Amino acid sequence: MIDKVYCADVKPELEGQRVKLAGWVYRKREVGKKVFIVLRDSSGIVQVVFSKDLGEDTYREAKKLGIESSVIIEGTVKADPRAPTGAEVQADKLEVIQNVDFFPITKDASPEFLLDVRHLHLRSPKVASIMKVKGTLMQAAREWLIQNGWYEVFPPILVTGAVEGGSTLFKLKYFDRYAYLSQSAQLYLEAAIFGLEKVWSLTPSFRAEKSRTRRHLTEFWHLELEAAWMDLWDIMKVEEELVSYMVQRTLELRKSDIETFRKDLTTLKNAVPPFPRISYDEAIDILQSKGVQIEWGEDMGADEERVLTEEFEAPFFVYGYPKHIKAFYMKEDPEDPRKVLAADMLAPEGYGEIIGGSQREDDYNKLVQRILEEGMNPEDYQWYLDLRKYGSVPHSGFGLGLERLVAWVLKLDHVRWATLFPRTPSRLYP
Ligand SMILES: NC(=O)C[C@H]([NH3+])C(=O)NS(=O)(=O)OC[C@H]1O[C@@H](n2cnc3c(N)ncnc32)[C@H](O)[C@@H]1O
Ligand SMILES: [Mg+2]
Repeated sequence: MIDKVYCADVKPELEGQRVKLAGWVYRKREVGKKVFIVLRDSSGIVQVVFSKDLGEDTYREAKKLGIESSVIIEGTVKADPRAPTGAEVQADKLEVIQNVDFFPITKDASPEFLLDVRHLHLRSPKVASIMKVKGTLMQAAREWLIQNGWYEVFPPILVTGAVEGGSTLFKLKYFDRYAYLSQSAQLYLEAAIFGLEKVWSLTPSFRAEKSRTRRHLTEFWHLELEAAWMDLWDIMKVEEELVSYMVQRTLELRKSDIETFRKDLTTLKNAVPPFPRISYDEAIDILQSKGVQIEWGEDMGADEERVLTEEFEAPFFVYGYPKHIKAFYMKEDPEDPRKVLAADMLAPEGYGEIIGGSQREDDYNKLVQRILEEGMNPEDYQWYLDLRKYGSVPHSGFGLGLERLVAWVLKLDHVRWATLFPRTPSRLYP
């Protein structure tokens, strides 16, 4: 590994010190007998100046550099308030690893083109910031989960049944039969709680969703928790504590990256327990009072949720959905058989659902009945039904879409920007 310093470490207080940098040419301009390079590495940028009087050959080499050329540079730090970061490096040594004559990404590149060359776009400082924030959100999640006694488990991705409806399954050949790509690890986490009680997993989940919205991917990263002995209200408290910790910790560690995308941090700072809670009934009343055409019993889509989020300045819960619009595994509300003990967490500012969760049906016969009601075959879920035969317990869980959380935290206009290589109905390459 090259013994180098990072661009972000070149600060005015290093004035006069000799440094070695390795990175890529991010910007370049020539002024008089000087070449100004903005060098980029994983930490950020720094200005590097090549002047004739510090070496004719080096100056001539620098003049030939193209955008995204990979270089190793040595020179002396000089504090300069005119430099983008308040200091620059006056270079006297340049090793060109690979000169780039033409880099295909230009300032006016369209979103679709940037996705076509996603493998090259990943290197941009803004995309790097998104990935750092995403990684820090998960670092925070892990911190909280470990501190609070949750066990990480590693569920299968090749499965034999639907969790969230058969219409969004990806089917694939599996030797002499068929398998599906997992829509959610939930059912396997439910099996794990009988030994570990509180479990979590981060897995890719797959949905053959044809809906081309700004919040749907066909492959997304899914943070899921499942806990024995917890009811819906317990798991909602877990959700708000976890999300609050993730957001506040990421604000603490990645504030400058977040501020690259949003100046107003109010809603993020508001993400502290208790999050507001409204019932589905109240949500319908609010939407109808705002002129939205929606009747009790109908599902809320992205548009309805967007309107609903206008009422809040923090993430909030909607609980108590009608049974017929929710999944087979959700426990019927003992106080109202039309409803299930389910709650979604919605992010403000129009982002809507980031978490889907519920208390699970823990009665064997009722679960069989729900499976039949949904037109599914109980034989396909025999192993899952066994969990209700051998020491069944009340239990609850939820799934958080990581890209959706990132999209809200950074106010992205589409979840596709929150993942390394987005997968949508029309995009499978690169
Ligand atoms: N363990 C559980 O209880 C999870 C449960 N089986 C489940 O999958 N619920 S969910 O379908 O609402 O999906 C959970 C979250 O997963 C995200 N999600 C769900 N579908 C998508 C798509 N297509 N793209 C991106 N993100 C998605 C979104 O934030 C949802 O709130
Ligand atoms: Mg959902």
